[in-house]
Amino acid sequence: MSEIPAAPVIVADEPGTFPHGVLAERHPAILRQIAEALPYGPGQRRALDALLANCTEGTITPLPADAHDRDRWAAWGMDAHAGRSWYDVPWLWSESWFYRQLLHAVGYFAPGPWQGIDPFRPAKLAELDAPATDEELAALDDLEGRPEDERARALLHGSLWGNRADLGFRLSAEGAEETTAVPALVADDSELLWALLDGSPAGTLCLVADNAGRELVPDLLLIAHLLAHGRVARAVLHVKPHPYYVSDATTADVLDAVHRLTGAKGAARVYGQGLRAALTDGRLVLRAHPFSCAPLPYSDMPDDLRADFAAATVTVLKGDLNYRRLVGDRYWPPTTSFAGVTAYFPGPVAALRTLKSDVITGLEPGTEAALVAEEGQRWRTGGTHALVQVRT
Ligand SMILES: O=P(O)(O)OC[C@H]1O[C@](O)(CO)[C@@H](O)[C@@H]1O
Repeated sequence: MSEIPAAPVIVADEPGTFPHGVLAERHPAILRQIAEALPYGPGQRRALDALLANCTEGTITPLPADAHDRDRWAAWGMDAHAGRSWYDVPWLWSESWFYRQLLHAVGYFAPGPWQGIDPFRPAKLAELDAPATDEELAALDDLEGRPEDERARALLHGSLWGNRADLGFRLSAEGAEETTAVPALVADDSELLWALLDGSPAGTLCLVADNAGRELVPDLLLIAHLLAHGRVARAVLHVKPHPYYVSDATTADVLDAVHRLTGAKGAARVYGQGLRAALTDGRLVLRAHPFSCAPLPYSDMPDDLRADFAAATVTVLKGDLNYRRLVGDRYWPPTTSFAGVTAYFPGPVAALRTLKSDVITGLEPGTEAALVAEEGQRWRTGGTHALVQVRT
């Protein structure tokens, strides 16, 4: 049992707070965006309008008895939250509920022509096809010829900062400015991570992906490099079983990203070919566990997922949402021990995250003071700072 006193769970009930803004402004913006992006029919549009009213002014209404995942959601707290405002249940829970309801509205789960059609796919593909992605891939050619560890570090950096590129975040973070007075990395345990990934012996890397497109591409490049240089023998890439948090990566997004790489020129193409080969021969394995879309912290993970992580040399969790789920979506004092709050995790664990929500642990007292002096509380949510935290 952890000896750290529990901190308050984040709830979005206070106007003016970041979580409240996500429910009151970002979710409606996402609904408008997908209604514009795809030619949904009248029934789907009515369902999206009903969701807009329900998520801003209504209450949690349990899934119908015949919903394929009703039992799962019941186990995840749905019946306990029934009848309550979206603003009064844990924020982590109401955000996940939003994506479950959105997919229902567009017919994602129902047998029929729209089954399995990702409402966020147009935005994901636009990002993958953007000139900025070409520039990032071309930069790989400049890395060729550099020492292996220098390349590895550059790819880790790309994977870390790729987390800024999530499409939901960009809906409300335009114009976020970098500051120079405090370091961009608020915690950096990357040497501990490299010690775990030194290839002696070469074990298994679990990487819990976050966003598709310009985050997933550098994640895949990092995996390809670690496999190609014997730093790991095998990689397990956890993706989402269905579209989630706008741009979260699914299996289809992995295939699109690998296709993008194999269709590129120069070094990018070689990375793509390596990834294809690794998928084909089983050195790179995909998982799409239902718990990856659960509205709960990882401390509640089921036994099969626990066993997967326990077998890894290290599990790397990407992104802000995974961080919230790893440490618990709570208002922790920022100097709370990261090792303490992740003590339950069944093996070495690393978080690679840009800061896009209030949750933070593991800061040195001086770091927190410098951040607050420079920016007030803006550093927590602006996406301009990042961290690499490791518990061995
Ligand atoms: O893509 P990421 O890094 O997981 O970030 C998703 C983020 O979106 C938000 O939930 C807001 O919708 C963040 O606070 C959050 O954690």
